[in-house]
Formats: sequence, C-alpha cells, structure tokens
Amino acid sequence: MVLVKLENITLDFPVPAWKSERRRSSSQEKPIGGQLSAGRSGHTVVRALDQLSLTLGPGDRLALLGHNGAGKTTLLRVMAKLYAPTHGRVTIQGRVAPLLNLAFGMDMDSTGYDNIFIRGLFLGMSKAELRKKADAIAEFSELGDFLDLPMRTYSSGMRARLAFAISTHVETDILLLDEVVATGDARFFRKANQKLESFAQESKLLVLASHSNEVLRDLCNKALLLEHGRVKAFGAIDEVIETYASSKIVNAKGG
Ligand SMILES: Nc1ncnc2c1ncn2[C@@H]1O[C@H](COP(=O)(O)OP(=O)(O)OP(=O)(O)O)[C@@H](O)[C@H]1O
Repeated sequence: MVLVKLENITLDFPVPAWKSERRRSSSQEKPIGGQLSAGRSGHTVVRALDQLSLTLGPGDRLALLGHNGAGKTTLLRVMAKLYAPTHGRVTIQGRVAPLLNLAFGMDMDSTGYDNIFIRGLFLGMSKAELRKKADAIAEFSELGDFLDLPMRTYSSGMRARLAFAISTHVETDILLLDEVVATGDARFFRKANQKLESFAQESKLLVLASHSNEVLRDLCNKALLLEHGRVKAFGAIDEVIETYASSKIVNAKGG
C-alpha cells in the first residue's frame, strides 16, 4: 500500500531573537513567502504551511505550484519527515526517496565511487543492492576516472550529476523531487529529464515542485497550488496550471 496522508498540517518557523520594527502591511498582497506574524515574545514567526490536508495514493503524480516562498519545499520536507509539523498529522506508507538536496548524505572527503555507497545507504538501499547497481550509477554519471578522486575536487555540476545518478537508481514507492532537473550541462540536463520521466513512470507516487509548467505537465497528472502556505487549488494538472496563470498572484506587479 502506498499512501501519503496529511491532516490539517500547520508548520511555523519561529525566528528567535529577531524582532522587526518594520511595518509589514503590504507583504501579504505581494507574491512572496509564508505568513509573517509576531510570536509570543515579540519575535518573528513565519507560517510556511497553514491547515493543509491532502491524501495521495498509487498512481498519483502531484505537481506543487506556487510563488517563491509559497511552501513547496517545506511541504516536501514534511512528506520526507525531515520537518515535523507544528500541528497536524502525517501518515506515510511505502518507501520514500527524497531528491530534495543533491548534496545530502554525501561525504566531500570520500571519492565519488565511495559516495555511491554512502548516499545509497543513506537513501535506504542495501549493500547488496548497491553492489549490483554501482556500475550503472557510475556509468550514468559519466564521471569516468574522476570517480576515484575526492568529491571536494568536483565542480558543482559534477557533484549534481553523481547525486542525481544515485538518487534516481533507488527502488522506491514514493519519489519526492524539488526542482532538481536543472542539473549539469545541456546534454546531461536532457538525459536527466529522460531518466526522471522513466523513474516517475515506475514510481508509484510522485510529488514534484517546479516553476516549469512544461516539466510539471510532462511528469504529473494532478496539481496543488499553494499561496502563502495555504491550498489555493487542487485538481487536474491542466486546470490548476490555468488557475495559477490567471491568479492575481501571478499577475501582481512588483515594486
Ligand atoms: N529554516 C527556515 N527558517 C525560517 N523560515 C523559513 C525556513 N525555511 C523556509 N522558511 C520560510 O517558509 C516559507 C516557505 O518556504 P519554502 O522554501 O517552502 O518555499 P517554496 O515554495 O519552496 O519557495 P521557492 O519557489 O522560492 O523555492 C518562506 O516564507 C520561507 O521564508
């Protein structure tokens, strides 16, 4: 059984020892961030998610849409159980592969090849599984002899290639992705996109945050539109993209 069930999730980030005297009257009309308020002792609190409920099952491929700071990454982190919500209940059934931070679970002083095992174990793969897949991962990364050098010597694109190769070779029930497709150079980007598509087809449940409607349409069948941490729309991907495109948030003028 594959299930992601969120019941009435609220997540607050207190920002201790940070009292702002500035008036914040206009920020909520502008398409940026969660909801700002003053905490009990006067410090700032950012409400990143506000009373969010959602149930996903097998075959659901959910796109997360919304302005900068709307709560997409925070929601993915709640699903990955990296963040505990301030209120509400999270139920996850199935193996989860979060592809949220490409450097997560990597050791910069170890070689690229060793990092296949380090990050693979971190993502829940067994040693036997990793031994079987290490060559395929190494080949996909196209890092060749560089795999024998410590990762700290890699360029950021080379690091991203390796992290991407490892994460997309994990057998998983639930795949959580955060705007990682813009990885490496143009040729690797195309290859990464193809891999993501086939990975998304195989995985039983996908949640993907991106600002690219094209990527979201390719990979997802449903969408959730967030605005200042609240659910603004939920439904078929084309309808929600349309709602977002015509919303005042998208059409709001900056300044
Ligand atoms: N560690 C933190 N401490 C305080 N506030 C945070 C923290 N992480 C996120 N936030 C706030 O939570 C809100 C939601 O941020 P989040 O990263 O989830 O947005 P997002 O929709 O992924 O944005 P983007 O599209 O810009 O990546 C923002 O207002 C942000 O300032």
